[in-house]
Amino acid sequence: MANSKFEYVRSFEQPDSLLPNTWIVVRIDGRGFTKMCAKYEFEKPNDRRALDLMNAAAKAVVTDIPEITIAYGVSDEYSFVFHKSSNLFERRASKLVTTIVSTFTANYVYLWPTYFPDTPLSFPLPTFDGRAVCYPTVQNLRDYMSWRQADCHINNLYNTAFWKLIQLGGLDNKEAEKTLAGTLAADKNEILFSRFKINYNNEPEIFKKGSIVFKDYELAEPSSHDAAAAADALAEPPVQSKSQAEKDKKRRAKAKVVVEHLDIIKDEFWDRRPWILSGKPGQPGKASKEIQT
Ligand SMILES: Nc1nc2c(ncn2[C@@H]2O[C@H](COP(=O)(O)OP(=O)(O)OP(=O)(O)O)[C@@H](O)[C@H]2O)c(=O)[nH]1
Ligand SMILES: [Mg+2]
Ligand SMILES: [Mg+2]
Repeated sequence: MANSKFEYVRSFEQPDSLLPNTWIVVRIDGRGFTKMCAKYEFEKPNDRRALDLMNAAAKAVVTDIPEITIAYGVSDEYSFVFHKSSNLFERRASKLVTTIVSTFTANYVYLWPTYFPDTPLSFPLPTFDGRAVCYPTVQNLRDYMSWRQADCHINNLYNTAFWKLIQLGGLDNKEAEKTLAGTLAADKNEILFSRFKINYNNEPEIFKKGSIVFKDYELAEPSSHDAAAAADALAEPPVQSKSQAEKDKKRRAKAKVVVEHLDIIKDEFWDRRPWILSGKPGQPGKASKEIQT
């Protein structure tokens, strides 16, 4: 077909492919959720229904887009990680971000009545923004994930203490803020325990650790950091035979997508689930020690 005289406008489009061979993290975040949470009277500081809804929407995204290897959520945000070998949408940032944001938002709105049966949605509707960032090494990626989980812990300890001072201690916002000003984690633990007999360690894991969504294959034994495993993982992956690739694809399609509330800062989570970083489904017992690269 002959080009029309308008066709030249295509040349205005900018390429936005993300750097190859890097871990892509797409983080989405609720827009104006401080107001949204107030409007729908979310419980403070954590509304279990709201978190479960975020997790259900994230699970739908991970199920729908098999290239996502793991996702982590806290508060009104979720980070979705694409394996560094992923070539989805030729790694175009705008396609990746908008697909995640719209798939997540559509599921969030669709699933809302399941989690808030007595609170119909009305305007303004929940919306999310998104961004994509590339991390070149596994260490950078794990540091990113650790950063989000550490943030979850710091915020949750503060918010738990803050709201208990108000809800149980009868303080107003200013007084609670003043009480917590300059306190360290140990002080906040102590305030919770001495004033309200609350042991922070017994708070629900979902509040303390956030939520991790990933594909579950059989669990590997907590594994060796031995040199052989490390060298094995450091080596370039061998070119896969067609039948192996087919098998992997089938395994991936069959795997259960799960939501857990575990520590992702320590090695154990990663060592026990080597497929998350290796991208190869079902390699029980092989440690994913590519970490220093
Ligand atoms: N009450 C309540 N509030 C929540 C809950 N989860 C998230 N939020 C609120 O959501 C907000 C998330 O923070 P931000 O993403 O930084 O702020 P935002 O208002 O969404 O603003 P933008 O992201 O910049 O659009 C915080 O104010 C939280 O208090 C919850 O379970 N209960
Ligand atoms: Mg927000
Ligand atoms: Mg946020």
